[in-house]
Amino acid sequence: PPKKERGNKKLAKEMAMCRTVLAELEAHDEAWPFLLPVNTKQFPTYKKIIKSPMDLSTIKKRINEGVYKSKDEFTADMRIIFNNCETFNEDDSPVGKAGHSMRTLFEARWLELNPQ
Ligand SMILES: Cc1ncccc1N[C@@H](C)c1cnc2ccsc2c1
Repeated sequence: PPKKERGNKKLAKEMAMCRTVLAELEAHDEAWPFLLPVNTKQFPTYKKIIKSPMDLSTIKKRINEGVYKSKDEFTADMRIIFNNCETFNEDDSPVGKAGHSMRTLFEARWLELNPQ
């Protein structure tokens, strides 16, 4: 089949995998801090400190709207969530701890589905 068709099939498979991992993270007990964009009325300094806000609902929207051109763009947005969390939250805070465990869960699951 033509290159473009092959590429679209490859991307569709990659996005299906991204959807699977996203759904698993969303279902996790410690996902609550990351499900929706941080409310900047509740956390007024957040906008100033965090230059690229990201959350699981935004990633889901981007998958469904066809924004990602590769699985690497998906993983880059996922890692922004966890890096933002480390920037803003103390490691021993509830949100900080949730960020570390969710990052560990994500990276382990991603490796399972993407053996290097
Ligand atoms: C991931 C993150 N980073 C920095 C600030 C907030 C958040 N998450 C929000 C949902 C959040 C996190 N924690 C609480 C505690 C009471 S409301 C609320 C909302």
